[in-house]
Amino acid sequence: MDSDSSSVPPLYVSFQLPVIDFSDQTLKPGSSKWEEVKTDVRKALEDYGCFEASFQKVSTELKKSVFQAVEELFELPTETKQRNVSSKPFHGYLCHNLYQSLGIDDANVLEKVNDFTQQIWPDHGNKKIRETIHRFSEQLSELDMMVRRMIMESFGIEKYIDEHLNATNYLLRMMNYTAPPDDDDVEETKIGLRSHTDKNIITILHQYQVDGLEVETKDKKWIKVKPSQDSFLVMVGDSLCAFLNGRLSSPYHRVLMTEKKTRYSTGLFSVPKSGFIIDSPQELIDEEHPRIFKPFDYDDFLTFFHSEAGRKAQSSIHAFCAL
Ligand SMILES: O=C(O)CCC(=O)C(=O)O
Ligand SMILES: [Fe+2]
Repeated sequence: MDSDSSSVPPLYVSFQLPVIDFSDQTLKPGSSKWEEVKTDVRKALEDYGCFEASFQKVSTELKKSVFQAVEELFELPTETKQRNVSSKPFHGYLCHNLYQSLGIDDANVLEKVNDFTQQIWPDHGNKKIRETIHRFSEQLSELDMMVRRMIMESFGIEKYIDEHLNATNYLLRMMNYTAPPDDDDVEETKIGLRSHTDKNIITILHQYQVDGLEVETKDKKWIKVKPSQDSFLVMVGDSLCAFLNGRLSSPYHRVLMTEKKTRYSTGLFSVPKSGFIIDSPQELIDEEHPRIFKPFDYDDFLTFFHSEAGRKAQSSIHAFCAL
């Protein structure tokens, strides 16, 4: 990690997050490759709460088609995008300052993606975009499942894996960030998305061509994430942190629009199903690691997060359910 020798502490460090390859054909639970990758995942998440994943299963062509679809969607009139509504708060179309996003609940389920494309294009439903988004979400959800399986195995809590994998949905968010005003060099006007931690289990981000994502390290330095075109950023969310009794932390991250170009990104979020109680297993609680969080329902956590008290809290997961 580089450090600046001048008296003013550097705002950024020049650094590359760990890159972990998930493309090996022999990467199956129990194989030696699996054990090797699992060790790297655990280490990277302990150090940074995130890592870069190379995952060839999602082909370059598919990623290209996804971003063509994303571009096409954001070119639609605002009234059309506003038809993207969800029964869950903040899961539909959102728009503030430079940021806009569209959301699809259960994006790995074809009928659900169909509901979305029907909302947007009621007369034809756009088969091509529906299939592209569905295939992408379905393939990427495999990466989420592998990572979660590895994390739980590495903490010796494999008996909860199936229950956990069955208790989550996949939300796909497609994001568009408008280029900041030309003549302005004030950082505030370049903020695409303010510093936050994700509330869900695991997030898998992909930025297409235009950078901007930044992650904060434990010693409060910002890293500019510059993944290759082929890789994804895998990140711990607050719900996973709480489930693991704080053994892994969810990193703060933000989007800063330093390039004068429209930025597109996608995020696949594993989200606990309504009614599923997130509760740290006994195996992770002992004298050295007393219980930190009360068991909670994710929907209640989200409601709190969107309340005034939740928005004001330095860490909403701690404010909501720390003991
Ligand atoms: O656009 C990005 O790269 C980041 C998006 C993000 O952090 C979020 O949606 O929670
Ligand atoms: Fe985020």
